[in-house]
Amino acid sequence: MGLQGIRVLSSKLAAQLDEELMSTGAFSIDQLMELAGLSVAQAIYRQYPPKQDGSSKVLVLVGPGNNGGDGLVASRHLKLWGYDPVVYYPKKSSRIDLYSRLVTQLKDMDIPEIDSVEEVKRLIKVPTLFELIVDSLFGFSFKPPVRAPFDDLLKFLSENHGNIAPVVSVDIPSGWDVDSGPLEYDIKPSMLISLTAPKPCAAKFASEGGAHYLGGRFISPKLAEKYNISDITSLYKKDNLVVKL
Ligand SMILES: NC(=O)C1=CN([C@@H]2O[C@H](COP(=O)(O)OP(=O)(O)OC[C@H]3O[C@@H](n4cnc5c(N)ncnc54)[C@H](O)[C@@H]3O)[C@@H](O)[C@H]2O)[C@H](O)CC1
Ligand SMILES: [K+]
Repeated sequence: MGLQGIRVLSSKLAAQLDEELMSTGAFSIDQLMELAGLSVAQAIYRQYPPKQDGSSKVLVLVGPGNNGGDGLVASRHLKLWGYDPVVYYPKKSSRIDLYSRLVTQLKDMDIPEIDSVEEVKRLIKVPTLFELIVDSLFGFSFKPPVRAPFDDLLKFLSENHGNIAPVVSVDIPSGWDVDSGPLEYDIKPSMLISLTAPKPCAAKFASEGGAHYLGGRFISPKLAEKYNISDITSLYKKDNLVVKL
């Protein structure tokens, strides 16, 4: 399997490209995050369509940075498309304005929040309660080792793999090194949605045969050329919001 020749973006270049999109590219973070989160929801809809009776419960694990923001945006779209999302967001970001608006939007849609990691773990263990677990804990700025309160949760997910709902990772399987792959905790996601371009660790995921999608497709051909990922912009034309790799 592998990535079939698709170019990847290292953690360093991914952060640089993100900065460039918002400076010379003139995008706002809200715009990028909305497109990223929308594509995450779209990929989930393709891979795991909701039951028609609205009973598809999805647990969304939200981290402290923009990867978490993608999860908040995706939750809103999933709810509109017939899922029943529940959010765990233990460390609210200091980027108060954007994140407090996203949280208000979720409250307005009656999307509940779970308060404690103990409750999250108890609910994850209830057989067939959740259909999916969305991992939007860490993205390309993760620097190991994992710190509290996320260490406990990632350890739990790793140890219970196989007995819990499938995990869908946003951009990076949380706990993995962005460039080299699994470290102390391996949450073994069933699905990965790479944003903008796959990061080097995605090759390890793809080699194990999970469902791999590319979303968050917002870079111009010029920028793609500059970052040596022009093959990605030709992939954009294969499908609209997300493409299965
Ligand atoms: N251009 C794009 O592709 C876009 C992608 N988006 C998403 O944003 C993330 C990257 O977001 P960023 O805020 O830079 O970082 P993270 O979410 O990865 O996490 C930073 C956050 O986590 C804390 N942290 C880091 N390491 C640890 C650790 N070992 N233990 C505990 N906490 C840790 C850190 O302090 C920060 O608070 C990208 O992957 C995409 O998902 C954008 O939405 C749109 C543009
Ligand atoms: K993640």
